Amino acid sequence: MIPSNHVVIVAGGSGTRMGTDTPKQFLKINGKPILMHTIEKFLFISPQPNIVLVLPQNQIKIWEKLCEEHFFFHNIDIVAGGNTRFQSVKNGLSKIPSNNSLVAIHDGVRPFISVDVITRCFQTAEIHESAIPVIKPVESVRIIDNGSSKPFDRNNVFLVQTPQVFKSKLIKECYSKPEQNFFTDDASVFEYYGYQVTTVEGNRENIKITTPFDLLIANALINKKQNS
Ligand SMILES: Nc1ccn([C@@H]2O[C@H](COP(=O)(O)OP(=O)(O)OP(=O)(O)O)[C@@H](O)[C@H]2O)c(=O)n1
Ligand SMILES: C[C@](O)(CO)[C@H](O)COP(=O)(O)O
Repeated sequence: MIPSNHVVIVAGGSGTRMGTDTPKQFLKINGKPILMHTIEKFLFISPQPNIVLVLPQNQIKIWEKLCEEHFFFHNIDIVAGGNTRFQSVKNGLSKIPSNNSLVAIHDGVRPFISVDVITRCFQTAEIHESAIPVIKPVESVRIIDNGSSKPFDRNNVFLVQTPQVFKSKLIKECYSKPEQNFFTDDASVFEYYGYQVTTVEGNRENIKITTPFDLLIANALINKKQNS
């Protein structure tokens, strides 16, 4: 029997850069919390993955109230987050079996992930053991070298998104090892502990809502979708 796949949606952060009292994952776009828009994308994936949601411990009751208000009733396993994204992912992965299944790890604040990209990530990871979505920068790139900046060939640069999909037994093994302060995403953990990362094409609208400016973009994107 083929084991069912999983998604860990991390929404355990505090949104310092957004600077709002309400955690940014609960801010509304089009009248509904960002996090609900994100989760809904995974309800369209076939076969539907099991969903694990990571929230700050002190926000779990608030989320449950929001679910009642928005009649958002789905079979979702909720886990408390940690002080860093690494710790939150690790807590989420504790709910996933260590086997041949796939697990997608996705930021709760990326509601514009496309269903096509999620599917592509799962299909590629089935073959290559991992898949992460990336996009090419649309601007020129410079790097700092010895205190001064130098142009850098943008064809050699990708911007990395989520969901990042892995064989569950491999990523769980990596997350059982020590956290390093240079880990920025799950691919960096996977690679540091000896595995190869495969890239697939992401979608440009898949922004990570991080600052008030991103919220403006998110509102524009959702209105565009409604009018098209
Ligand atoms: N301890 C943490 C930190 C981050 N995240 C999640 O990881 C994703 C990407 O993180 P980021 O955008 O940095 O979110 P915050 O940590 O909330 O924001 P900031 O860094 O501005 O405080 C978000 O969905 C966030 O909720 C998490 O689950 N647990
Ligand atoms: C995981 C991530 O979204 C991939 O682009 C990104 O690395 C998260 O960065 P943050 O500084 O924790 O928001």
